[in-house]
Amino acid sequence: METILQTTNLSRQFGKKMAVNNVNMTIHKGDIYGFIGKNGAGKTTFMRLVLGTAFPSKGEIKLFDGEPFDKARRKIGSLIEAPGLYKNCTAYENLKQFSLIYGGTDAEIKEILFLVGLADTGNKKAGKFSLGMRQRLGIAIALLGNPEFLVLDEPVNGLDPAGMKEVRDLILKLNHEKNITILISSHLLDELSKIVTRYGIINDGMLIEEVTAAELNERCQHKLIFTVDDVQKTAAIFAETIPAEQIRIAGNQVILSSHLEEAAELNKRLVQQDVAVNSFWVHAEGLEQYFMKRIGG
Ligand SMILES: Nc1ncnc2c1ncn2[C@@H]1O[C@H](COP(=O)(O)OP(=O)(O)OP(=O)(O)O)[C@@H](O)[C@H]1O
Repeated sequence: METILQTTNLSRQFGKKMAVNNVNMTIHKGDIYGFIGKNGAGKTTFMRLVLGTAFPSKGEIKLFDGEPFDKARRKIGSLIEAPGLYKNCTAYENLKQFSLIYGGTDAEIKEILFLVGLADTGNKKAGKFSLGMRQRLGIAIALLGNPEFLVLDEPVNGLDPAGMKEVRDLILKLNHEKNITILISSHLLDELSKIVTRYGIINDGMLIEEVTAAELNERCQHKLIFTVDDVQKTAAIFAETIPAEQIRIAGNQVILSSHLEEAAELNKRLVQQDVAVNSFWVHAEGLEQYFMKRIGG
């Protein structure tokens, strides 16, 4: 599998502060990589290192399976914080201006405008755009030069639900239709979870976990918890109909990771066999909860 980005012990220090601390991150072609962390965790600094607008104190960055940096960086588009737009210019005029720096023919500009859903904004000036439209114009600028890898820093920050959906749909389209690999940072985990294929969780400069969306969903699965007087007997009763790997004992609780819909029936069986059930309930750990637990928040 082609590796788009691989960092080894990537670090950036400001005074005594390790803003990015020995980060080993791997992004494969086709990933929508969600970079999650609280404010100040080091996301922007990390992205700047990757883009070459900040320099590492230590460590290595490998792009596109080790292509030389000058060539590799031309294949990256980015939107870091709010896009610097020409407020008195239309979407087309903005792209025309930025194409002088990043390249892009007139035909390409028109295609990009269509792609980001700004083709019919006509004479409307960017200063009059909604925040969502401005973000999409920012992404449009990042798309000049046909990048294979997009780095987006908090692109949905401050957007209303409709604006978030517009940006989300655009990101999915770029990934699915244009095969663009995406690194996207956010502190809005629930929002990210709608599009992300892999996550990297950063806390205090350190990448504390890389996990696929499927693994994370598995970990955040709902559980059925019974608090009983005899956990061994309860587990044995459950084992008659439930695979052993889905039954776990923790203290005075027996925890099931499946058969949640049979809660009442299972309770009845326990009571019939003289187990005292103090309580049973379904516990659902949300992505936000998982994230907060991992970063000790
Ligand atoms: N140029 C700088 N000089 C000194 N400290 C800096 C500089 N840039 C970032 N930092 C510090 O490094 C840490 C990481 O900041 P960074 O902006 O990368 O975090 P972040 O996760 O992107 O947060 P946010 O979501 O608030 O942008 C913070 O403590 C920040 O104060």
